[in-house]
Amino acid sequence: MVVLCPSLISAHRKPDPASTRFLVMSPLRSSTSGKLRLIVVNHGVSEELLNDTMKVVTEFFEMPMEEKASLYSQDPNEVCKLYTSNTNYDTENFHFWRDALKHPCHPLEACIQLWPQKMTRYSLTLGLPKHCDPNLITILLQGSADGLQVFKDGQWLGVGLLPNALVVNIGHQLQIVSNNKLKSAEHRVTNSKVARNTVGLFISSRDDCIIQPAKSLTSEAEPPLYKPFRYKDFLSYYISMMGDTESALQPFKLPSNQC
Ligand SMILES: O=C(O)CCC(=O)C(=O)O
Ligand SMILES: [Fe+2]
Repeated sequence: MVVLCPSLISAHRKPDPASTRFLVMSPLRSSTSGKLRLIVVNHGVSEELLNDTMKVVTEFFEMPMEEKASLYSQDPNEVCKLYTSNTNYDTENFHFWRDALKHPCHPLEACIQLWPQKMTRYSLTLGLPKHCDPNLITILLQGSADGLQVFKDGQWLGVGLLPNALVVNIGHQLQIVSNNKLKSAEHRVTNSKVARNTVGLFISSRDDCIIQPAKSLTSEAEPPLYKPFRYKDFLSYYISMMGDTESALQPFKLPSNQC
């Protein structure tokens, strides 16, 4: 267990020793590979807000199919959409048992206009193949059904459910910016017998941002391992690679990093 400096997680609040935040890291941390999966408890987000968030999401997926149909799209460029399986439905070899609602959050005033307004009833999620997230950091609020697993030391480990905890995933973008000091976490969701809901906050740069290893993290001894590239170019390639973690990064690596 590692204490997370309050100023890192909540820059706008005064540090309060009584509410020191903890990152529960073991047993999901590998000191050799640099891969981390963080589970944040005592994060300062109220239990009421977490419960309300999960309730709204559950209500959305419980709506009748006809109500949700207007939001359905498999267009990779659609920003606010309901989709099934992965983002490559037409070309993927297998379909996964999963419905996903994706919507942007920033800037809030503009994005909120795109969000679905109507909530009532209908079910299911489940089943996501192994992948790393392409973005910077993903914060997951898991519902009451287990299933999320992380690949560590050659085996899949269940992340488990901790009440009111948030799971924090490192994505490819952070691996690149940290020049491989942090590694994106390979994860998947196994099938389960019950409907399963997760709320994911995918934090990433804007599409037109140039992504490259941070200058402060490179030196002559530790040269950059990735070329500078536009995030949207990486994202299109990532989508076309259908979750193949290593291949997705390959064209963006510099020659010294080809292994
Ligand atoms: O359902 C989950 O817990 C994880 C979802 C996930 O990994 C993703 O959407 O990228
Ligand atoms: Fe993911």
